[in-house]
Amino acid sequence: MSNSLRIATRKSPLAVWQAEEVSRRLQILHPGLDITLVRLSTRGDQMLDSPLSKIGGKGLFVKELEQALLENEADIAVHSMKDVPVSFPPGLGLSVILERDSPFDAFVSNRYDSPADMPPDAHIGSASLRRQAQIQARFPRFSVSPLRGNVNTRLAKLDADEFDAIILAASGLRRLGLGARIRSVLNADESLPAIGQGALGIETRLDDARVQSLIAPLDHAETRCCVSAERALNARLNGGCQVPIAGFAQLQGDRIHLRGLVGMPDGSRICRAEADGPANMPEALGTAIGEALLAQGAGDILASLGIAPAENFH
Ligand SMILES: NCc1[nH]cc(CCC(=O)O)c1CC(=O)O
Repeated sequence: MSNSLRIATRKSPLAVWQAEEVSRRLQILHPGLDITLVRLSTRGDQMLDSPLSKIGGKGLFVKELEQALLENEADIAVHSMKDVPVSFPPGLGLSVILERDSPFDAFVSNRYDSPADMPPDAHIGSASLRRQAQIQARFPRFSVSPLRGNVNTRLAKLDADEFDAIILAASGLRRLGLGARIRSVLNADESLPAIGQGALGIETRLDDARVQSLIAPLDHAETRCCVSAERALNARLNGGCQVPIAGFAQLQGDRIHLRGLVGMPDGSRICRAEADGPANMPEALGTAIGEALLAQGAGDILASLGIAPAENFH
């Protein structure tokens, strides 16, 4: 056991690619390490027919992986940071955040180059309330229908002409070798990304010193700083991956710049806030942007969707 490492992952092709990427990087650092993948099915994978926003509950894509860590059936779990709730079961935590790939959303279509290129009554596929709110705010006459499933399933539905276009994470498409399907990358003004989008995280048992030292070199301080600010914003708003909240931080020298957004899924209301702060205090900035969004009425939007903002403790 002492020279082996078991990586828990979801079974989807993207999740497996991400776990294998962590495995590849660890194998370079530790050539003698015996690495195996433990492939698990999560509730979020099983309930593919229900809209994510209706299934409810946080951690839909991570709970089963955390269970495997707690039961010592795996040593680390690789997650898309976008899917990781802000808190962890006792004894577990996020030990490593890898360098981020593109955080942006991608516009994918067989007919059009960009949203602005489409007819006013175009039909978009997306299950993300965050993507839906932003595209509807810019193009109120588009219709948006839910689209779930793994990346290949979603592309197959586009190719079967169920939609004029779909919106997916650029990082996920590129990891699967599907970057050529991207017709345009939506910038932060067009579609502010999800908290943590494009970054991978590694969850562990915090008392496992052997594993901590094996994976520590994969941590990327700049990405950790940005994702910490974004996650603090999410914590203040009590959000999860199923709610229309966006957050995107960038480092500029010793400053961090954070943009946040909360919108009604139909695009009828959008709250935006942005500010910068010292890079060594990302959580304070995230909380402040959360407060600024609440001051603009983000709490009413979230309450109308059945989400209560977190208590303010300061
Ligand atoms: N909720 C599914 C999910 N979780 C993470 C990614 C993309 C990869 C990433 O954010 O690193 C995706 C697919 C998508 O949004 O198109």
